Amino acid sequence: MDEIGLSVKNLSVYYSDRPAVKNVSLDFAAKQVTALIGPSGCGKSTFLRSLNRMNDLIPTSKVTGEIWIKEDDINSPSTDVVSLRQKIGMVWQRPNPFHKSIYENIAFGPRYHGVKNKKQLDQIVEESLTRAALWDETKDRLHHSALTLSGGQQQRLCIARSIAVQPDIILMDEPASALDPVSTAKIEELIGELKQDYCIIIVTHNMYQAARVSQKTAFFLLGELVEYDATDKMFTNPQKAETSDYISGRFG
Ligand SMILES: Nc1ncnc2c1ncn2[C@@H]1O[C@H](COP(=O)(O)OP(=O)(O)OP(=O)(O)O)[C@@H](O)[C@H]1O
Repeated sequence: MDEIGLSVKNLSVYYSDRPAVKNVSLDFAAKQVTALIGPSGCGKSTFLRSLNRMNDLIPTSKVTGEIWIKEDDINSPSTDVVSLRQKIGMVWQRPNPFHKSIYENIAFGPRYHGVKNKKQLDQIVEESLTRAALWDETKDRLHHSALTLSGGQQQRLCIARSIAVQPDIILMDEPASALDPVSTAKIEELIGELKQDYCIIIVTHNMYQAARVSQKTAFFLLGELVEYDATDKMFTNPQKAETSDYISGRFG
């Protein structure tokens, strides 16, 4: 059995008592990429957001069940949400850099978490940008606004920003859907590199992308987890008719 990065038990999420995620249990492997797929409205983003308590920000939403990261239950009232989001980073569909310099986008998180030493911050900035395959493109313009970067570069900056605080897990909600094919290929390549160190959970509408980047795939339908398996098995020999229909493009 692979090492577990995150364990979800009987998770349900409601909006004003209407269930959007229904009693989902699954273990995410550490150092692997898991793709969450399914038709629009099946609850993928809701499920993903609940993994680092982003759903707390939606007043009508209610979450039940357990999400374990090592010995900690994320949904426990005693969980410190700020340090939780340090352990579980998030990359959104549209790049959302801070309106600050490239350097400050990366340094912000570590500084917030207590790193004050300039040399140490410089090192974190360089390492994070290098890991996100962005150092060469930015090393001569670190103090320029992050908004001067292209969309694809901004998305890699957002990935670098999440890496800078040393997370265990990175959640990605369709991270390449707003990008051109070249930038998408760079993001996919980067995901392939990052999985050596992180548990990555990615929502994608793109079946080819799921097949290219992930080792495991979870298929959701109407808020339920229909099938969860190794990606190559899921795409060549799915066990459920609904999965087969979705993957072959018969609906969704
Ligand atoms: N903030 C919200 N308030 C109320 N209902 C919501 C909210 N966000 C999502 N929903 C509902 O929850 C269900 C699941 O939505 P969710 O966005 O999680 O699905 P999804 O599979 O990610 O869809 P998509 O692929 O289109 O992004 C849908 O019926 C949606 O209308």
